Amino acid sequence: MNPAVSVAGVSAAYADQAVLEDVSFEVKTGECFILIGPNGSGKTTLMKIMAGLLKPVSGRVQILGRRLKSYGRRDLARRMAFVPQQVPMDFPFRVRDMVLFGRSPHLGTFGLESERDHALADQAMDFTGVARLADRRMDQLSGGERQRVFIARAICQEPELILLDEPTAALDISHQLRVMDLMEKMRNEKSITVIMVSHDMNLAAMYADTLMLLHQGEMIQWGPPGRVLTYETLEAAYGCPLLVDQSPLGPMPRVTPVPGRYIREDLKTLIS
Ligand SMILES: Nc1ncnc2c1ncn2[C@@H]1O[C@H](COP(=O)(O)OP(=O)(O)OP(=O)(O)O)[C@@H](O)[C@H]1O
Repeated sequence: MNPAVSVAGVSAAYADQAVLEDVSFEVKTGECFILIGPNGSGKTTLMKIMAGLLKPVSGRVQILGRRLKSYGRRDLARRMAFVPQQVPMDFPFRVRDMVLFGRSPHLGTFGLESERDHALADQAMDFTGVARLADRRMDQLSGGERQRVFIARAICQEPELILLDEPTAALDISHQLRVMDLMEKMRNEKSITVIMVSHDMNLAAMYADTLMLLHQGEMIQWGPPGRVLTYETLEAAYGCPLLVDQSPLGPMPRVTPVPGRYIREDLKTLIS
């Protein structure tokens, strides 16, 4: 089976500042692939390249078996949805209409939504817990509510591949779990491939099939969570003390940041 995404030798720069250096990886169809890394390591840049919003300086990107370059906008939107990190604030639209926009790449010439389109929008709003906000205006929502509406819109798009840049950053813990469980369900039931960026290593450890760690524009480790979330790798990337042990929930790593007051600087050991 073709990989859902194949990135080969991608480098990127803003003006003359290099931000990604020869990055290569593949994402299998139906897997949950989570990108982690310190601030400024190039995660959003890589997501924008995969979403076709930014051109790499060099390298090749294939999406669902085709060169990314060969897709038209609408064509790509039928197969891939992208939820950006910063969702726009100033939309005067109502929540229901915003979610329905997810159907636009699938609509015919006159752009009329069918009953099925409305049913999909209702379902997506239910899934993300925004159904009660359906008639509210987007600019009257909280940050987390707005983020959930954008996730609902992406689900409503019925993509084969969904890219989410820090989808849980503004969400409370219950909605974080709900969004991650939903992505897992979409993957299990519909073989949808999920690629996301997260700063939450514990959520990533619990949900990812594959993790990729970026550091200063380079991939320094990738693979199952147990291979990437090791003390040595994380310390090299983040440069701060972290404890890594096993999650009480199962055979996946648990990462605990260690406040300075627990460290004896002279001995470089933990005070327990
Ligand atoms: N539009 C831009 N113009 C110039 N430099 C940019 C632009 N966007 C990002 N950068 C720079 O590129 C580098 C990578 O940024 P990017 O947003 O990809 O990082 P990130 O890993 O997603 O960070 P974060 O975890 O903070 O969201 C950073 O040094 C950033 O300052």
